[in-house]
Amino acid sequence: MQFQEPCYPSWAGYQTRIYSALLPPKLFTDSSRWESEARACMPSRNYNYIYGTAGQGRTQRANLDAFLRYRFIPHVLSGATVRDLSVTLFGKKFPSPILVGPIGVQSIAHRQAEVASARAAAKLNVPFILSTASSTNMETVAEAHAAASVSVDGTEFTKPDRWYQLYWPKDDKLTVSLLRRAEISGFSVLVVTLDTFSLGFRPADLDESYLPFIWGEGCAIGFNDPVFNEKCSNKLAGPKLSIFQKLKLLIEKSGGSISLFFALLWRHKQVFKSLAWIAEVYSGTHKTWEDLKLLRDSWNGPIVLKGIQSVEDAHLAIKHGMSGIIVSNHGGRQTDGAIASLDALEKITADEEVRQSNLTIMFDSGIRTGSDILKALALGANAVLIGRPYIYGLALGGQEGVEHVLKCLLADADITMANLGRKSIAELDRRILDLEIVEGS
Ligand SMILES: Cc1cc2nc3c(=O)[nH]c(=O)nc-3n(C[C@H](O)[C@H](O)[C@H](O)COP(=O)(O)O)c2cc1C
Repeated sequence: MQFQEPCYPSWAGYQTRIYSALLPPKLFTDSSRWESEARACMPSRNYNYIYGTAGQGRTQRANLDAFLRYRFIPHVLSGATVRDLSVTLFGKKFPSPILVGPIGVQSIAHRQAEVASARAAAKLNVPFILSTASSTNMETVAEAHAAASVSVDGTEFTKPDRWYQLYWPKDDKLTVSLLRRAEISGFSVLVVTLDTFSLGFRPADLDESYLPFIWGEGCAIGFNDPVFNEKCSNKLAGPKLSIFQKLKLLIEKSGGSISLFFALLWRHKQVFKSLAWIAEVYSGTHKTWEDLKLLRDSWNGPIVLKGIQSVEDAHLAIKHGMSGIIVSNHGGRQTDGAIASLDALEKITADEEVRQSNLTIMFDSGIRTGSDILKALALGANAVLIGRPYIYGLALGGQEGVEHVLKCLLADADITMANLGRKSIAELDRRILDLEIVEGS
């Protein structure tokens, strides 16, 4: 049997390489296996934090089920031997339509955390979005990303791009400080997450009383911020407690466990600093549309709002001069009972005012396969963010694991395009979807 690799970048070539190795790959190629394997390889509370959802997981299930309601209508004899999966976002051309989504606290999946996933993204020239809740300092990730080797060549493509995702602090000075650092570190697009001012009610974490941030995990960007550190040292931030109040709090927190009491006592400085950081970025203080002015005044590049789920909010994003939106419900981690993100996408992209605008529309929440990527693009997304699957890859194999997941998703998407008879992303539209399929089919 002879395998032929079509012209580069051929994402389908990953399938060819796996078959021609004549040995099973180190990691599975089925995304549901990534989840189960990752579960087996990490402490249960870490896995629960990643897999977990708000409430009873209804929105998370709706996210996944929504993809089943759309089915493709393949076309034949269209000569789709070579496919072009490239997209252009904010004037830059990328070889594929995916982004590595912002996911915090990656140290609970792998010790190399964001450095590993940033390198993997750079290698495949997939834009990398760094979370404010990163376990690794922003400047370290930027350095690793900039120095990573790139395996996708092609002069038409931009250099690997990194974007910064903001959890919007209460304090404006701190916000400006984070944006300044991101700009200096070469992050080109600002993604502002708007659905997490109040952390969702997440039983899997609550039942273990586990929030990684309390232990300083996912606080690296804050702990290295000069404005935040000054606030802490001036005791302007965080709980203002006397030594007795602190001891009382530690006794309460340790719930009668002597070992936990001493663990808390040992790390109490960090715990109180963590609480101060939590009070800034998951403050329960919800901003308004008018507050976007601060971000517009403090950021030179495109601004993208993440967490948009309604046509009305898409209109407001346009009105407030935003460059893009990410239709996302945070993977069902915030509002249980909310509509599936794919259904929100369908409504937003069908709207006439949105269609007439220059708004760049990206999508996440529920992408698990190559065909999921194509369905979201056919419904009008310009690109999609990969979430949990790459974190499972990270847990299983560090940078190599993330690369494997991204390559599998892209090979699957490329091959599915071929079998649908489509040669470029521009040829994906609602006509390749059977929109008549109804619930329960
Ligand atoms: C463990 C975990 C941490 C996350 N952290 C962040 C974050 O720091 N910032 C953010 O905007 N979204 C965060 N998200 C949401 C993702 O960016 C994305 O919206 C979500 O994972 C998409 O759902 P899916 O993974 O089911 O596809 C997180 C998601 C998970 C699973």
